[in-house]
Amino acid sequence: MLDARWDAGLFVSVGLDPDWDRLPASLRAAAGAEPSDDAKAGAVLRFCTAIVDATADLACAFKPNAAFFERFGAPGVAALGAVMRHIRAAAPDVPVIYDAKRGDIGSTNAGYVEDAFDRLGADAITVHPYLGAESLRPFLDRADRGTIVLVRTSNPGGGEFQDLAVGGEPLYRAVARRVADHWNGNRNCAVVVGATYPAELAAVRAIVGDMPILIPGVGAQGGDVRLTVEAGRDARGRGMVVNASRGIIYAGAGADFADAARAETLRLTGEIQSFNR
Ligand SMILES: O=C(O)c1cc(=O)[nH]c(=O)n1[C@@H]1O[C@H](COP(=O)(O)O)[C@@H](O)[C@H]1O
Repeated sequence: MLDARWDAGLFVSVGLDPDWDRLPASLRAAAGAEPSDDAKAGAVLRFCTAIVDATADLACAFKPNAAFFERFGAPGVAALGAVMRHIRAAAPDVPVIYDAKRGDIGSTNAGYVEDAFDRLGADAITVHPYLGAESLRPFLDRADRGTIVLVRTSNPGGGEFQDLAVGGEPLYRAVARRVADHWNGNRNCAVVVGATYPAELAAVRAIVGDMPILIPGVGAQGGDVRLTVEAGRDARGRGMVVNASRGIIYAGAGADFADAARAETLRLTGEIQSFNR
């Protein structure tokens, strides 16, 4: 699925991180003066479906983040399922990355796999590498779905462990090497590197070859788009899934929020294309 998006020059992952406090006033008002979790989840669903409809032809991927739905309990989880089904119906060619950052012992991961791939129908999921490949088998063995491994995260404190020297190189590089050399037997792995660390992104690209890299951190976190593209593209100018969440979904605060999200997705896509020559 990603190859077709890259063929079309599309590199932007539209991050669905719907924060109740930042939803357009019109949607919040419709949920009532003291909205229940049910009403909030309903507004979040309307918000996300409008964003999906407005960006379906431009998105390289959609990336709903579990936290923004689970905070509303059962209604939020139901809204997440409805968002996933809506993406499938409205944008069947756009891969869905379920950003849940899972990772536990193997038997527990089997439950996460069932939830993410079979119940929610996600095409890929983000996972932690900390418990090792043996624990991640339930994900890695699903050759029909993607496993996206955190390698060098975008947050300011990400280096606390990820930069520690391990066998003569930083841990994040050792993780990237393990994923590329040992975990990718089914050719279904990708890695995450933050746009806020372009030098590390270049180092990871050199290790993983043409493996897809999910690159969050442009927009609200301040990652530089030119440096991201120069460091993140593969030898053929592909391989990048550049995520922006707040920068796209809150591009407009009014009733025209979906049009604003589309305009920002288009603008970011053009910016990436302009540096990818
Ligand atoms: O796995 C991720 O997607 C992720 C990894 C990382 O290192 N940094 C990071 O910001 N993310 C996610 O990417 C999104 C970034 O959102 P914005 O900063 O609003 O664009 C959030 O959903 C984060 O949870």
